[in-house]
Amino acid sequence: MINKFDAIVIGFGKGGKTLAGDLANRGQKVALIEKSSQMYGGTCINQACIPTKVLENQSSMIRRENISEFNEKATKYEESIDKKDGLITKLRAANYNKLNSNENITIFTGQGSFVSENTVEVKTIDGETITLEGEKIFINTGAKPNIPAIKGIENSNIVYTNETLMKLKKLPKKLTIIGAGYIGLEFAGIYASFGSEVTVINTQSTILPKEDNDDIEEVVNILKKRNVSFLNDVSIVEIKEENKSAKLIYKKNGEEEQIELSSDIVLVATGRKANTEGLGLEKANIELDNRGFIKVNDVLETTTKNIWALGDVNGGPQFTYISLDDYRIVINQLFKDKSRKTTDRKNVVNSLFLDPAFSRVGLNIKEAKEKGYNVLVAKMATEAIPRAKQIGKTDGFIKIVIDKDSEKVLGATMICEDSSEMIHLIQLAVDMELKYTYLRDRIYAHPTMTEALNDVLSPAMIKEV
Ligand SMILES: Cc1cc2nc3c(=O)[nH]c(=O)nc-3n(C[C@H](O)[C@H](O)[C@H](O)COP(=O)(O)OP(=O)(O)OC[C@H]3O[C@@H](n4cnc5c(N)ncnc54)[C@H](O)[C@@H]3O)c2cc1C
Ligand SMILES: NC(=O)c1ccc[n+]([C@@H]2O[C@H](COP(=O)([O-])OP(=O)(O)OC[C@H]3O[C@@H](n4cnc5c(N)ncnc54)[C@H](O)[C@@H]3O)[C@@H](O)[C@H]2O)c1
Repeated sequence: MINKFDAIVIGFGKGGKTLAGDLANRGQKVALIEKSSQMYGGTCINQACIPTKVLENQSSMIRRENISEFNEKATKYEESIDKKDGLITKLRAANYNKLNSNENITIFTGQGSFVSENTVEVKTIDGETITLEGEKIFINTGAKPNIPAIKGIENSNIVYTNETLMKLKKLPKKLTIIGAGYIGLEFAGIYASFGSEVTVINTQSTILPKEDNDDIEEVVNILKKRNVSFLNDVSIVEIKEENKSAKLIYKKNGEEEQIELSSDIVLVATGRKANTEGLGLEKANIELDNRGFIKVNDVLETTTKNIWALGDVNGGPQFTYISLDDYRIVINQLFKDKSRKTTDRKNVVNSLFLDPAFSRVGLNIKEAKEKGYNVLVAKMATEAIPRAKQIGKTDGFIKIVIDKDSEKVLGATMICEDSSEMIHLIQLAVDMELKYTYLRDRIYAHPTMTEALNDVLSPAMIKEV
């Protein structure tokens, strides 16, 4: 029997679940397919944003306790993993129940794959095969860790990804992290704060190569204070398991000498690739781009009519809020004025959740100069902010980039407590093309981190660069 639906959503990610709920509330019959009962709610809830931020918060509290015994830290780590698991179990159930209670939604738990341009087969976890027909099909299958071709990396007991590491209840004494991007740096901060000795292996000459030098230095300093070591400009030769621990063999700066680094385990954090395996895209004539992501146009249509791709799988920026915005674009195109496109996204905020977070919006100094602006920079150390002193979190700085000629705010970097919240105020200013004096002259509550905008934007703090 073929089950007919107005819409089929493959993948229970941010964009897909929000779209499924919205379509159902508009009276459409929706099939939502999720391959794992452990993944209702998607990657963000189960394996990514939420669990890492629970651990970031826990580890920061534990670091401040200045515990000297490793065993005590290891116990606290194990408790934190339990706490994280408790929360995501609740969120997963809440996500499932919310959509399952909608009479217009049927959730199928199993692997979805295309049979044709309008038909999808689900191999359920109970071993059944169910065939679904949909007028419209939305792919929201996310991404998975990209494992580089390094000798010894596959099928190893000592090599972990973000997914498997957060299941490990035993705190590693020594952790080697390959990759110095978002995952590598966030995990370095988390595990160093819990008490692991962390080394970040970076094949590039610096971490965060697109950022200004002072931003990079500050992030490195914050992590170095937690005894994180950085090995930049290395090429990895091999990973070996010896006596149940890891040995990473690398070369420095193209030199011939091979150096060995020992640790308990290795985390691989080298980007994420599209989750398209087993989707049968070829049966629906859906093409991939040259990076292996599903090819979409600026309104997220794939190369096949009536099939869309949302979230990480379409090769856009890999953030939960981008997947949510993909949902907005699809709804706008289907039911509203068709004005929304991926190309109209303005100044998207990013926050790297260290303690404190490193948050960015708009242009940094490097980018503003490359675009030909005469650049003014307003910069102030976090330790000068009363709120920061009061809570004892004084690392970092606030830096606002201004166009000298128009006095408009071009962007900001904030490395301080609450920066992941404050950055949205700057986002608004950049989006609205406000002059910096507008932010400077507002009345802000005291004592808050935001009130620093009164001071950082005062004449004494602004310099031409
Ligand atoms: C460690 C880590 C930390 C992160 N932290 C942040 C953060 O703090 N903030 C942020 O904004 N972003 C963060 N991200 C990125 C964010 O998690 C992703 O961008 C986001 O989850 C992508 O969501 P999505 O909508 O593309 O789909 P996903 O949430 O990835 O959902 C895809 C779903 O599809 C299912 N699926 C796959 N194939 C099939 C199939 N064939 N049939 C049925 N189901 C299938 C999967 O099981 C999964 O549940 C982080 C990522 C990682 C890895
Ligand atoms: N706070 C957040 O919003 C947050 C947190 C974590 C992850 N994320 C998202 O998840 C995505 C994936 O994170 P990520 O850290 O895996 O990717 P990334 O692209 O941020 O960083 C990848 C790192 O791996 C290195 N690398 C790539 N290929 C390599 C190879 N073959 N050998 C050695 N090193 C290699 C790169 O030089 C880089 O340092 C991020 O881009 C981001 O969009 C977001």
